[in-house]
Amino acid sequence: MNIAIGSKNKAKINAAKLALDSAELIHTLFPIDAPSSVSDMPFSDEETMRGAVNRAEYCLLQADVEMAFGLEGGVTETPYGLYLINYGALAEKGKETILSGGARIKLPEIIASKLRNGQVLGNVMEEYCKRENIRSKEGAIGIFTNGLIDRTEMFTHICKLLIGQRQYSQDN
Ligand SMILES: O=P(O)(O)OP(=O)(O)OP(=O)(O)OC[C@H]1O[C@@H](n2cnc3c(O)ncnc32)[C@H](O)[C@@H]1O
Ligand SMILES: [Mg+2]
Repeated sequence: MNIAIGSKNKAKINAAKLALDSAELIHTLFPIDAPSSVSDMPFSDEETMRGAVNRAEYCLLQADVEMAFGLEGGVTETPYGLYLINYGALAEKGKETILSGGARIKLPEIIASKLRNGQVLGNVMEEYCKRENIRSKEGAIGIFTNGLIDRTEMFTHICKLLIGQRQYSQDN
């Protein structure tokens, strides 16, 4: 099965691969630079969800694939602080797009205040860790969970939620 993933980010590509392998879905995965058509730093559940759906549906229109994943990170304000949030969408020809959320953690105030001032998390994390490309590696979630859950594992979980729901709806 030809499947697209709407990103060239290694953490996202690896996540889709791992989830498809664990579901024993034989596939060729095509990474596509799909626009999220939302802001660089989505600031609500709704905007982050829209980013995930837009990426997945863009891939279906642009590439000769049967289905496509869109994965999107963002943040949202809560009464308990600014939370890192993540969503994934699975679009398939002739079917309703499936959308699921993943793990969420509170960001430290030193990070949150920079985001409220308009910086994007990718840059803030590079500055904070004094290392490049955190977002393609362990991600903010990996840093702040001491490496126990990295960005790939977090997005793998979301991709499994999507594939599992697709299988359920096929069988029922
Ligand atoms: O190439 P793409 O697919 O766009 O991957 P990305 O790393 O930019 O990821 P998103 O666009 O989904 O994330 C939206 C913003 O949040 C940042 N971000 C989200 N999760 C992050 C994480 O775990 N670590 C570092 N930055 C993160 C990211 O840099 C963007 O500015
Ligand atoms: Mg991005």
